Amino acid sequence: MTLSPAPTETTDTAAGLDVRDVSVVYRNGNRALDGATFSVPPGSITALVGINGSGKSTLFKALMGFVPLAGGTIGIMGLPVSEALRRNLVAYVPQSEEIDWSFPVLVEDVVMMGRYGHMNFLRMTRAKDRAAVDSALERVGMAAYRKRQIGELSGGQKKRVFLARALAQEGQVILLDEPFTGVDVTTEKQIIELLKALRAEGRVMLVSTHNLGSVPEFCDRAVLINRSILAEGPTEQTFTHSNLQKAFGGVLRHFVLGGQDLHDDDDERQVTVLTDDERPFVIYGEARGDTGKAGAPGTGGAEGDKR
Ligand SMILES: Nc1ncnc2c1ncn2[C@@H]1O[C@H](COP(=O)(O)OP(=O)(O)OP(=O)(O)O)[C@@H](O)[C@H]1O
Repeated sequence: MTLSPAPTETTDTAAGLDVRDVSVVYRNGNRALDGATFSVPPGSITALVGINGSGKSTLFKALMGFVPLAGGTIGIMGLPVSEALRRNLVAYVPQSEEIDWSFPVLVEDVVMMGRYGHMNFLRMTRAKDRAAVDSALERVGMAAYRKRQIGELSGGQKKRVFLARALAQEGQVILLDEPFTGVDVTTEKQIIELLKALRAEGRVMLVSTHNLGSVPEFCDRAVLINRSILAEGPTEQTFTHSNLQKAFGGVLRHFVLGGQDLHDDDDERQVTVLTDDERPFVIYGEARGDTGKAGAPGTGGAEGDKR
């Protein structure tokens, strides 16, 4: 694991996350991030949205100090990445595919891993660590499963255990890489409620998701990415039809209902459904033929079924 080089880091205190002009180039020469700039204030949830390969995971890796920056600066709660990591400020909930589920480990041990940064090098658990694990498992509703092997759980239960690990860590910045993939609607709602509670506690959350329909429901802000940042800011200003078209191009499934398909009368308004294969984003009330203009704030009202 390579840490971000110190000279490119910043001590800006203005934002929870402050990413400025960040570029990441992999060893094979692939420039996965190119001059990415955005900020995320404390007490907010920001969606990170983009097509496969647009650099979302790379951005998380940069925030976790796993890849060096080819340029730019990252500030986390006003600290350079290395210092924020040393202080255990950043918790990461990885994509399921990144985890070896055959590794024999109990649920409670996974959550205890969140406490490692608070322990000394002998990793002696104290009452405080056990209490943090108990409370985190309770909070995600997984206390009854604590003695189960992690590999025996369902996809949604595994996600909740990794969320519990982030809670036990007491991270102030929580990075969630596609937390809704493979989870049912009930678990999705539980996760969203938990994220809202964490927001109320003043934490900073960055959530990568292909679940477009849920973004306006719980994210205050959105960052649309395709190697560089296409749009960033409050959801109602950034999560618009034209910006989504920009971010996804022809990749996004796009349905427009209007005319006799939707109305019995001569109502001109249309319903536009944009989907990246997970829960769709629904835009009401765009006039016919007006697809290029920023849409009304999405309601996320369509209860799209899980895959
Ligand atoms: N270790 C690596 N070495 C070289 N290139 C890589 C490496 N990891 C990722 N890439 C490339 O960098 C680009 C961004 O990948 P990244 O995994 O960040 O995308 P993503 O937005 O997270 O995609 P997804 O939605 O599929 O998870 C892609 O072109 C990918 O092929």
